[in-house]
Amino acid sequence: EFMEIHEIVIQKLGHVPIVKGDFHMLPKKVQKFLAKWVYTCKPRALYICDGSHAEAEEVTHKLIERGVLTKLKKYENCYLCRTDPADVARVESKTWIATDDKYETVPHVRQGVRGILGQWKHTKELEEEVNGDFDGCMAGRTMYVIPFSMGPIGGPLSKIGVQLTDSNYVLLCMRIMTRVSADIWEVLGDNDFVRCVHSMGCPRPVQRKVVNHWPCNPDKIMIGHFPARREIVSFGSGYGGNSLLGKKCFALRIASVIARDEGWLAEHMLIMGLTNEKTGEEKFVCAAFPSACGKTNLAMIQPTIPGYKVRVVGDDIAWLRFDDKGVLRAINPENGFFGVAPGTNMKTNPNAMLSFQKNSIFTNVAETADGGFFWEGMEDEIDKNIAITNWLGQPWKIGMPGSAAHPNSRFTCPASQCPIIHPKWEDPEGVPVSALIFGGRRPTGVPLVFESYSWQHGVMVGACVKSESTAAAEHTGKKIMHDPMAMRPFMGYNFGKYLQHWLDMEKPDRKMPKIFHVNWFRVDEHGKFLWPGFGDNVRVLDWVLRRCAGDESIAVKSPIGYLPKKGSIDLTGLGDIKWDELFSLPKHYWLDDMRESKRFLEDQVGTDVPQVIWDELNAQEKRIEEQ
Ligand SMILES: C=CCn1c(=O)c2[nH]c(Cc3ccc(NC(C)=O)cc3)nc2n(CCCC)c1=O
Repeated sequence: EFMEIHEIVIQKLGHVPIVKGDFHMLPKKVQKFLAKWVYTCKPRALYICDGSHAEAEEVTHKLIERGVLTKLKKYENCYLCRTDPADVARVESKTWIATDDKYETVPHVRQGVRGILGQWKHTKELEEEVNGDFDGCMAGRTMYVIPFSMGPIGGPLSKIGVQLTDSNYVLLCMRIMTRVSADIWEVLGDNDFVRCVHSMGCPRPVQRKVVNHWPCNPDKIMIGHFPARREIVSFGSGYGGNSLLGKKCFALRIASVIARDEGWLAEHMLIMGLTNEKTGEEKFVCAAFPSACGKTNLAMIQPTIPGYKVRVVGDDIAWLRFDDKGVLRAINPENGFFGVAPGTNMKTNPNAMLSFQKNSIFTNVAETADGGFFWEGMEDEIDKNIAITNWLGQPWKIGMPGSAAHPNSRFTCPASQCPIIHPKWEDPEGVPVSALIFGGRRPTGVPLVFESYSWQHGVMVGACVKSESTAAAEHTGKKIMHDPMAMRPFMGYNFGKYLQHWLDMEKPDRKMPKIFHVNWFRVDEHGKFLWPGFGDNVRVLDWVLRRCAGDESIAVKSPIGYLPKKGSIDLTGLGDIKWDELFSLPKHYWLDDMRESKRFLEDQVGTDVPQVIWDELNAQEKRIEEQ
């Protein structure tokens, strides 16, 4: 009688030893998924993970033996990993979204303009590339099968994924960054799951010389998404953002498509709780920032004014959904922090430092002779004369040229270890959100904080987020780059339709959160920062929350939104704050800014820009002109 393809393959699987777990205990859909990819990738063995401590110990031991991990003996259960220097960051140019209809994925970009809001390939085209790449790619290697949950296992807002990978480094990081457990199989049952397939792209016998015991295939890196069938395929890179598929690929790109279809939001946002210790009242805010704005630092700040307690729910991704009472609730779908190490120290983020003193993995940081980690910004926290080995494995000392740690080096640590992790950080229902905050690194023209006049005005503010960054390509130093909604590298579908989805979230019976914009980075004419930032940012969050509580006396109207009334932000204890300079709105700066934003949207989103956004832009431009 006719046998299902996977039945045939399973029979053939007989020659593929299953070194751990029971294939036939897996849900049928998982068996089919597995059979197809075993058939394609041709691994030497199958290892069905259970996320247990024992499993981590076994895999860690193997990686130490193989020289992939080095134990950092100064801490408990911490390891250093050096990658191949050719495999150190996400590769946006090799990141693709495949749909049949191009404009489901990318907007109608102006003729001759290079689209920067996502890269599209036709489904068939990417499928052909994938089949070519993955054919036999795991020869001589073990395929790990990782069942994981984004969000607390079984939670109503959580989603399940299954990742196949030939990298046991990825397995170790996935069990920190997501919830990996054999319980997933029964929770999943016969439901759908996000299919994640990852390979380092180095079948044995290896063709390309392996550097640092880090197999990879830099020339053939491809990170592909098939949103319609909730599938992610990643080839050639072992590096975090490309290989821990639960993070950017699943929890942002694919999840934003699921959220579009199911009526919620998957955003590049931190989630933090602020408790007013006088009233005991706690409110939560979500904030979206481009890179280099200190998002993780803000998520875990130590308040500098008495009377506030800050606790973190998440530092990178938020899944937001209105509940049946019309309250917006957020969960952190992740289980750990995967933060930029350089710049993190006991001054800028003591709570992060205290999160990775054990059970953590450090990638491309430097190592001290006494078995500790080191990176730029930690100079005052180690013995100045200690011998250091840099991320390339070379001897290094403070003061020497070059960087000790790679600028994109990372700590990977369990969120549960953060001293100020919120007690409800794993509440399946999520936490109630009072305010959404966008921000960017804006050295000139943009005030410390402003509040949008309405939800749709706030969506326009989010769409116009820009931030100063060392322009990757040119070596002309810093440029102000667009990063709309701080989601530019993580869009799952047509940005214009995504803006429309945000606008559609507003409904009469819902308590819509207020939308704010902050800028910690304004400088004076000498280039000196006008705002102390860091823990003092709690003063701005305090103003935000008083606005959310309906305090009308602390805001004044301006062409770009409500500004704090002079003196309405608690500056106690701060030296001289040049308020007028910090909050000035140079007319010509803002006229240029608005025109530049309109031009950006015309070029990059074109006819897909919702009319309401044009209305908000034009109304704001008019307000600026008339002021
Ligand atoms: C919650 C903190 C957010 N935040 C900030 O608010 C912040 N502000 C600044 C600029 C700045 C730097 C130094 C001082 N002060 C002194 C004493 O050096 C003040 C402001 N840098 C900041 N950084 C670090 C750069 C981003 C990775 C930062 O993360």
